[in-house]
Amino acid sequence: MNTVLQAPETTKAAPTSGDAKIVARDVNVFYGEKHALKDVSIDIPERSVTAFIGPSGCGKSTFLRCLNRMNDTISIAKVTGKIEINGQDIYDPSLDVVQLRARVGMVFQKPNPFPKSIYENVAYGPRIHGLARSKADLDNIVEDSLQKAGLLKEVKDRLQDSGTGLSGGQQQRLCIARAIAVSPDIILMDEPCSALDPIATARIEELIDDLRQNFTIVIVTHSMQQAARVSQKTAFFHLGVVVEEGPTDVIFTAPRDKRTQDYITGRFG
Ligand SMILES: Nc1ncnc2c1ncn2[C@@H]1O[C@H](COP(=O)(O)OP(=O)(O)OP(=O)(O)O)[C@@H](O)[C@H]1O
Repeated sequence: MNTVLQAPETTKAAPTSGDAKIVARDVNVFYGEKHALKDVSIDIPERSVTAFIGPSGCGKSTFLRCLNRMNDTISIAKVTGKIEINGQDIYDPSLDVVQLRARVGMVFQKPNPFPKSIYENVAYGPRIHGLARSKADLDNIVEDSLQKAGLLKEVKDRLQDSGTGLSGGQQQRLCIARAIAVSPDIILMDEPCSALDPIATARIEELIDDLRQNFTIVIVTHSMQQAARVSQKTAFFHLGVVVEEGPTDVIFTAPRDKRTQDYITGRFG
């Protein structure tokens, strides 16, 4: 083993960071007896794309789900440590989880539009959160969200058609529009392109690059090329720890840890 390249077990982030939107400290997740995440500490910068990479089962999705408390829905999951968004502890018992999930939207691996019209898919969230004062207001939110998700041109003449009738890539952009419609600060994306062809993937990647002007984006991806193309910061997970994190160009060109080096050069994973 090359000891020169061997870094400590976890690379700790500094205690606070000025431009961090999300600050996580010593986050541990247990699924029953299984210790899936170990002392994860990371700062996630605002209005930028952060990518989580690493081999299958290393805890990327588990950590992503900590950021909007989706692990609360898994009865055997226990989360410890601290996660702050805009300086607010999101595990504070008084926090409204429904509001949190509106502020921290999520896009999943497989596009999952509701079996309703394109319009209703986007209008649903703003309606239940009381974000529109009138039908015209709601129409504007729907149109604006579809525009930001790069889908408006393709669907503006068929807003009443079913969302499930769109192509896979269009469905994923519809899911992004649905997330945007409730005005989140943060969008979490769990392998958003894994079910898409290369052309649809390229469109989503362009969209992610546009969206970072207005949103903080965290993306889990199996594709190192995708992480390199879309993100400004990358964290490499391995066996439940964050081995290394930093600017994406540094992680891909000059990783400090041998495990990161081995992973990005395709020696494992
Ligand atoms: N609901 C669950 N119940 C029990 N164990 C789980 C659950 N979800 C994840 N795990 C376990 O936690 C560990 C981390 O899983 P996680 O899905 O976070 O990894 P990942 O890095 O996102 O993997 P992949 O890249 O394959 O999606 C794995 O060992 C997994 O089996």
